[in-house]
Amino acid sequence: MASSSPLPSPPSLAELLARGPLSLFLDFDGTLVGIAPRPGDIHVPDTLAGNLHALRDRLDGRLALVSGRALDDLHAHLGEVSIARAGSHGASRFLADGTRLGKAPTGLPDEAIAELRSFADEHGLFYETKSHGGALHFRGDPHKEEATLDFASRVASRHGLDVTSGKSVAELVRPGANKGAALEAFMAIEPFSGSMPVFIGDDVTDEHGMDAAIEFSGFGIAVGERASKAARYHLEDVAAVHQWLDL
Ligand SMILES: O=P(O)(O)OC[C@H]1O[C@H](O[C@H]2O[C@H](CO)[C@@H](O)[C@H](O)[C@H]2O)[C@H](O)[C@@H](O)[C@@H]1O
Repeated sequence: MASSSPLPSPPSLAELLARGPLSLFLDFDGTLVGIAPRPGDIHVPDTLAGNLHALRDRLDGRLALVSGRALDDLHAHLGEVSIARAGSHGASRFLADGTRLGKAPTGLPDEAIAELRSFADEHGLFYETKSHGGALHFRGDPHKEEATLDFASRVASRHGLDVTSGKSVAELVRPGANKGAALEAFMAIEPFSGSMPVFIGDDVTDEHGMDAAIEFSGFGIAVGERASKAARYHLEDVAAVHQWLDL
């Protein structure tokens, strides 16, 4: 099958590990698990958490999950993990042992949540309640993309928030919540510091993580059909990611 990207495949993980200490930062939806019609519909293989713990050990702890999902949601799907992780687009960060890294993020103002909910009701969209954000999903009605992004921008500017747009979703977050900031926070501490970071992701929100990896002399690997500006390499789909990671 022809590749959907002009980017080459990455060197094998074994080859990269032979060059020196390596950290892996992994996105979740679209990278470790396939995209589903709704956030709650994803299929998470029973073996995924165990295999990620084995990967953590292979990397001497230098593995972090960096998701747009809130961490309680991630745990509900994956189970509790003893792996460094950042949820809510990188805003809420924990070390593998469960210690919080940095400050706890705050949720959205009630008024902004009410506005998002009422837009979703009015337009028949799915509103995802999140601990540190709020997401309007238009996967069920792609024609609503422009109106949704426009509405999200207006609510964001009224309340001093940022909009992150991903795959069929517009989400409001507190300013500064992005995956690049999470990678920087992990790279400042053991066991990540001094290693070469590799960020793997499929969505536009992962570009921040890849840009940050480049700042630390690492690189990004884009997954799937979306054209990435920041990535150096490409993997075709979730199955190819699992194969590359030996999951
Ligand atoms: O950064 P990620 O871990 O990839 O999370 C990004 C968003 O993932 C979820 O939404 C996406 O996946 C859903 C399930 O496949 C899909 O229905 C939706 O269209 C996608 O946008 C999650 O619901 C969001 O909260 C995350 O921000």
